[in-house]
Amino acid sequence: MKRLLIVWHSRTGAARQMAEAAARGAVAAAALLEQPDDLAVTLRRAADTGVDEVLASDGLLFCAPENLASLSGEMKEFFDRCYYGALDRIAGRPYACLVSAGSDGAGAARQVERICTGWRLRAVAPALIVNLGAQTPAQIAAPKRVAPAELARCEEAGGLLAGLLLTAG
Ligand SMILES: Cc1cc2nc3c(=O)[nH]c(=O)nc-3n(C[C@H](O)[C@H](O)[C@H](O)COP(=O)(O)O)c2cc1C
Repeated sequence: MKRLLIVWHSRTGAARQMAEAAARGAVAAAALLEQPDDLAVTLRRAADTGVDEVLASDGLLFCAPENLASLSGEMKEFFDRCYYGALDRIAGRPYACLVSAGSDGAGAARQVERICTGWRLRAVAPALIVNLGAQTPAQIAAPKRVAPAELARCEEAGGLLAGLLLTAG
């Protein structure tokens, strides 16, 4: 049994939809590979995720918004809480990163990449950034709806991770 842990934070819904899409994609990939029972996908909010779950995973997907040019606070707090407990214990595991953003997202993606480099995780693809076009205070505060085409890309990211886990032996 391979375990894919999807850690997410979302304030207005975009990253949550993206994380759920990634989970769907992972489950679909396992079905396509005719190994539906060989993959356990766990979707866990960052605030509820502990280092034990990180250690127990075979692959990881991180999904969160960019806030003030960096990772959202809740997601960063997850990394702060788990970083040293997992250091040197998860090297080589595959990961993917999804970022929801108003108009940029690069700062948050870079931050996740640096943290995962420290953990010596292996990126399965470049970070996927979904821009929602929110820039005014009202747009920022509004509930978000991620377009189907963007959700399909998130599903692909989850599917890629699942495929790698299930074919890695
Ligand atoms: C306090 C705050 C700061 C933000 N800063 C940025 C930013 O630096 N760059 C950016 O592209 N979007 C920024 N945004 C926009 C969010 O990333 C965007 O609304 C995203 O869709 C939120 O994701 P969520 O719906 O998963 O919470 C900011 C939003 C908030 C609330």
